[in-house]
Amino acid sequence: MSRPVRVAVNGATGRMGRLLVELLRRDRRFELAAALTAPDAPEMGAPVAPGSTVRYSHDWSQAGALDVAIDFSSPAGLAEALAHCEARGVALVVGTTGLDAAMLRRLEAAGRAIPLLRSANFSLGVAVLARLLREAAAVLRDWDLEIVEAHHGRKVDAPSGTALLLGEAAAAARGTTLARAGVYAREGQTGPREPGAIGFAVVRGGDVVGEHTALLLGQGERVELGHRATDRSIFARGAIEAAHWLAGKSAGAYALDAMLAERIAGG
Ligand SMILES: NC(=O)C1=CN([C@@H]2O[C@H](COP(=O)(O)OP(=O)(O)OC[C@H]3O[C@@H](n4cnc5c(N)ncnc54)[C@H](OP(=O)(O)O)[C@@H]3O)[C@@H](O)[C@H]2O)C=CC1
Ligand SMILES: O=C(O)C1=N[C@H](C(=O)O)C[C@H](O)C1
Repeated sequence: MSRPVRVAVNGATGRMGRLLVELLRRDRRFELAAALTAPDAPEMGAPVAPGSTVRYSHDWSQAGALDVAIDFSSPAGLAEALAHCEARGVALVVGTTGLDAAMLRRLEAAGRAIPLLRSANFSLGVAVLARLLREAAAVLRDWDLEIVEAHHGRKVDAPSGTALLLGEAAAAARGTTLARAGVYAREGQTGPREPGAIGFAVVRGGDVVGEHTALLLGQGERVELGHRATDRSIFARGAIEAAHWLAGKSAGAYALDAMLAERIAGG
């Protein structure tokens, strides 16, 4: 695209949204066209930065012509972003997690009508971790697998989208699914561990940005594969690269891995 990519941020007053707005305003490849918030956001109507003509709004109809939208909001916020993008043929990058099966099906369908890229984690490190875990889970097929994640105390969904992404990757490598193998809670007289189970454990507190460890537990040995995010701008930068890559593509459900593979190949 020879002109700047016109982009909207949904969830613009949130932790991720604020970072995205700040980074996009400084990025000459983009023109920040709209900053969408929750309907009752106190910032409503205020400029996104002193002197900016872009104001926080909940009105998608005022967003103007867009090339791409980036959503880091809530499941309800995503539903609104998706409706707008489908109606106007706008590409959509989805970072929001905690999505139910119905929304995942909606996104799958939307990926046939608009360019859509969803990832529960836009960091390069987690993309590599998922690849390593796929290999380890397949080779160490009979070892017990547990995924432990930790996040700040304000996170509202659990397990994290990343933990589920890692679990799905490992399950697929073992020829199963999380629907069959996932164990999300243990309490009381649980009985022994189910062979083949993929267990999840969740820590919440403080200002933890995001930590994920996959434990492959064998007899007499173990493998630990982990990732620790210390700055959430890594997610924002990854989502911005994805938005730039996605804008102008034909309709389809794209994976972050495909973008990374293309970049590695020099595309
Ligand atoms: N894929 C990735 O790499 C990453 C994903 N995430 C995910 O992104 C999402 C946002 O995270 P984070 O920024 O930390 O959360 P925040 O709660 O800080 O931000 C979410 C923002 O969305 C707003 N919002 C809620 N409903 C709507 C709506 N209907 N329309 C527009 N905006 C709305 C919220 O407003 P209000 O507070 O008023 O409800 C809030 O300002 C989470 O699901 C998180 O798990 C986070 C980091 C990385
Ligand atoms: O809510 C967060 O903060 C994060 N959410 C994502 C998730 O659910 O995996 C990604 C990252 O870990 C931060």
